[in-house]
Amino acid sequence: MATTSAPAPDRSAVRSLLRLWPYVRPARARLFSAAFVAIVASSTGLVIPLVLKWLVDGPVADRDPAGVWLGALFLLLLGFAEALLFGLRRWLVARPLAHVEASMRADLYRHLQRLPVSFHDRWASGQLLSRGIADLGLVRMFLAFPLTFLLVNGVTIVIGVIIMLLQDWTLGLVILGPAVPVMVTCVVFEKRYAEVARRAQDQVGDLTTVVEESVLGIRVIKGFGRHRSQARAFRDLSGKLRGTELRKARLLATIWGVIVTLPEMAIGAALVVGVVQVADGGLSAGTLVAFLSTALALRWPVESIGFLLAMSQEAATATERYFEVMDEEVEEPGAAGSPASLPGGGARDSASPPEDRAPVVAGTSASLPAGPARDSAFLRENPAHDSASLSEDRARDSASRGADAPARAASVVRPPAARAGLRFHGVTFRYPDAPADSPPVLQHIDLHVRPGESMALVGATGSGKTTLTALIPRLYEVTSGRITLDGVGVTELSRDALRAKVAVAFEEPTLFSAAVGDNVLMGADGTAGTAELERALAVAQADFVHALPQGTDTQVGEQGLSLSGGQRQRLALARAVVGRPEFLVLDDPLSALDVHTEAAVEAALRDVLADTTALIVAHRPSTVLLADRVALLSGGRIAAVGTHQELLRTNAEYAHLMSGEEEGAR
Ligand SMILES: Nc1ncnc2c1ncn2[C@@H]1O[C@H](COP(=O)(O)OP(=O)(O)OP(=O)(O)O)[C@@H](O)[C@H]1O
Repeated sequence: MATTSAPAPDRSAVRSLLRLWPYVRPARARLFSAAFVAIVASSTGLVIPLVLKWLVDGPVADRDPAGVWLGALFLLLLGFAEALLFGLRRWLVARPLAHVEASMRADLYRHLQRLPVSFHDRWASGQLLSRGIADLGLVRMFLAFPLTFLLVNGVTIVIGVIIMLLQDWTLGLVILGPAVPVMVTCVVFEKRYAEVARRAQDQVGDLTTVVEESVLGIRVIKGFGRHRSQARAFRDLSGKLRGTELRKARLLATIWGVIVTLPEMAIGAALVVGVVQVADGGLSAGTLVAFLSTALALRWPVESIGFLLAMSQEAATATERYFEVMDEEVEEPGAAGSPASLPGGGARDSASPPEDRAPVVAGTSASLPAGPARDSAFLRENPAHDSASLSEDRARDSASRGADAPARAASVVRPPAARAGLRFHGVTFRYPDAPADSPPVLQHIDLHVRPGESMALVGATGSGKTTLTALIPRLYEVTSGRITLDGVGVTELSRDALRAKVAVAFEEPTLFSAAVGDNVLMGADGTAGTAELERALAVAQADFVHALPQGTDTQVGEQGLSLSGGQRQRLALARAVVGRPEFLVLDDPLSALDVHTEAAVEAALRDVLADTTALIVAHRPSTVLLADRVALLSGGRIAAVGTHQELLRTNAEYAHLMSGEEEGAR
């Protein structure tokens, strides 16, 4: 997880900020115009002391009321022009900067969708959220204020100092006296502030993670009465963040103190020296007024440097944090093989970019050539299971369990020889973040699921079943070996083609904040409609959807929390089968269902499975019996393959696993 301990790369703030250029480029014309307008506005302010000098030495000294009125009018116009120009600057930058922030956020989101699952395993979601929201807000603020005003104030200070030196160079030198100590303080401050700003922003990420976990896990927290410990964890982290923010405030106070005090002392000294010079007759009163007015006009540009530097530093850290994610390598798209060129591959939605697709974990699926065999398989589905047909199903199931599985396998219409099914060739896998000396989760897996065959994958908890299924849609890359679909390596297929061929349903079903129907149709191409939706809902026995307030248009809440676990599982299953996938990977998809619903789903699934090559992770004999054969995963290897009955007879571990389940081992 990326947490507060994330190492900050040793990069200067300027170099970090320069990385924003590609995003700022389109807005450069407006930004430069805005900076120019601000410099003109600021310089207009510097003309005011010169008008004052003319007023004091001219009309005021000559007691000329008309001249005084003219001077006052001049001053008013200058003030008005200055305000107008600053307003224009704001108008110039507001829209393009909002666009910069939006496009950076869109890029981040797109990138996150394309990053491999192993990245998401490593990174806390709160860290990603804080980078996408708080950090990008800081970047926008930097582009709106410090970027322009560091330049504008710098130019204003230079022009002001030149004006003061031209008025009276000795007084000018007095004013310039604190410049060196102020600059040294700024350099020291920048370094220290960078460290603290980074720490604070990382801590915001950690805090976001805790809040997010608390909201998502509210049932567990309440169920186990963990609200106190959770509140303590939150308090500790927010206490840490508060400490860091206070340290930032102390640093800011120090630099602010130096930046304000030294120039003020210099102005005081210049006032004393100036008054003495006026008394000696070496300087006109108007020049002294103009000089002091210029010095006072420069107070804000000088004083603001402290917080402008602080904001810039925070923006540099935010940019660093943003690019830490953006620099992570995305999944390569796979071979360029077009979906259409693949055996049986659907050309689903191939024009749209992969990131616009449903996330693969949602169970994407395929548009298969709608051949007559496939259609008839789906037409055989019985969408309405009343209680009578349910008991019939169950009676048929119990009769068919075990003994007639091979017969059922034989009755499956064998697909053409060109299809070679799903094959693991000597596959070894170790999680990317696993310690180097730990044994691989999977070792030398050789497994063949024949075309049209359903194979159950059975193994003890933690034996690697989920891991093995995740390798097929390339959620993780195999460490060595090869996986082929109909003879074509999964790495040789483009990701689009792969995801068009394989549909996945996981044990923990994720639903998105959308209508129920949309959640299911995510698994199909854009052309799937009500008929496909109804068929998939029937297969998954998800008819409860029609009883929801708005039927398939009912919105399900965040992660589908308003539905029961079994209902969510059935929707995830419907999503997996809605696109009539060629290869179906089901990770214990019926675990949350009651026996009646499970039996009904199994009966309906059989029709789908008869025509699909499927790998089904199973813990219960009832799920195993959906399959033609069973593979036993043990110690990271395939220990045995056979029918349920064969393995029950010949493999003690398998017999133990199956009997243990009935005792509710899971
Ligand atoms: N993202 C990950 N990073 C590192 N190790 C992991 C990761 N996910 C799982 N593991 C480890 O891999 C092993 C296999 O896990 P996996 O989830 O595949 O088992 P499983 O057989 O599906 O278990 P279950 O039946 O409980 O679902 C476990 O030891 C687990 O700790």
